[in-house]
Amino acid sequence: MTKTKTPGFWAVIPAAGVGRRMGADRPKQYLPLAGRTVLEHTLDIFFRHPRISGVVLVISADDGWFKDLDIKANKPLWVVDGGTERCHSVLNGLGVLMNHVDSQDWVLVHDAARPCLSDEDLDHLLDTLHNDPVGGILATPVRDTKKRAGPDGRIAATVDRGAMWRAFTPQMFRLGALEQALAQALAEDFLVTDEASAMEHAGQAPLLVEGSARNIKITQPEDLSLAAFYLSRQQTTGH
Ligand SMILES: Nc1ccn([C@@H]2O[C@H](COP(=O)(O)OP(=O)(O)OP(=O)(O)O)[C@@H](O)[C@H]2O)c(=O)n1
Ligand SMILES: C[C@](O)(CO)[C@H](O)COP(=O)(O)O
Repeated sequence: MTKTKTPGFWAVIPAAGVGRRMGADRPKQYLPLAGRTVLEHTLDIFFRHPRISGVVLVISADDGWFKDLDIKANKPLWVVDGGTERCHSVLNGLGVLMNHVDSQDWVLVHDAARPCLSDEDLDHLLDTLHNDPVGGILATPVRDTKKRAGPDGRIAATVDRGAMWRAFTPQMFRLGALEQALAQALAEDFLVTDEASAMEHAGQAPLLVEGSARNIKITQPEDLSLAAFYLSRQQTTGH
């Protein structure tokens, strides 16, 4: 009886952004956070997790910061050039994986700017999706009432929040299916802001996997102190 290969789980970390909204003296993934840089915290999540087979890091072609990091990769690490938008960077990362691993393996795309992802949420995502026919994303239900703004800056409408969720990362799909869906979306100039949008565009319905709201994306200066709090809490309580 032929032994079926257990699919691997590979991380793609888009880290080629400039951090315009942060307005710092360097790209936000290289800002100091809890004794390291944002990117080092994020990479460590996947380096230390035993179920992650390897990592593809996507950095800007003119990145001058990565070489100075203290990176100890204990599993395969590929470093590739990013692109104009996040979706282009992700596709570049998927392209490298397609040359090295089985297209039926799982890929987890996770923003470098999300260093507070917990091991508990990562395990929950892997456990929930490893046999799923489509894949899915970490997300959390919207808690606040949502308002649509009019051109005058006034409330144009209140949006029903009943079924609204906030998409996080990792976003986890079969490598071949995601690469094909993302390439097709970009070929149609459909510049998606997350991987699930490309899968939806291809007619799939990814699963929403509830995760902790601590999985913030560091975007503006105020996010750094919140991230530092979450990371310090994780070190003392383990979650
Ligand atoms: N061309 C790009 C743009 C973004 N990213 C990455 O995608 C993640 C989420 O993007 P975002 O938070 O928008 O980061 P930036 O694009 O750097 O932020 P800004 O929009 O404020 O410039 C980040 O880890 C960022 O480094 C990327 O790899 N390639
Ligand atoms: C992928 C993402 O983090 C899910 O919420 C988000 O879409 C990234 O958007 P950004 O504008 O590239 O930060």
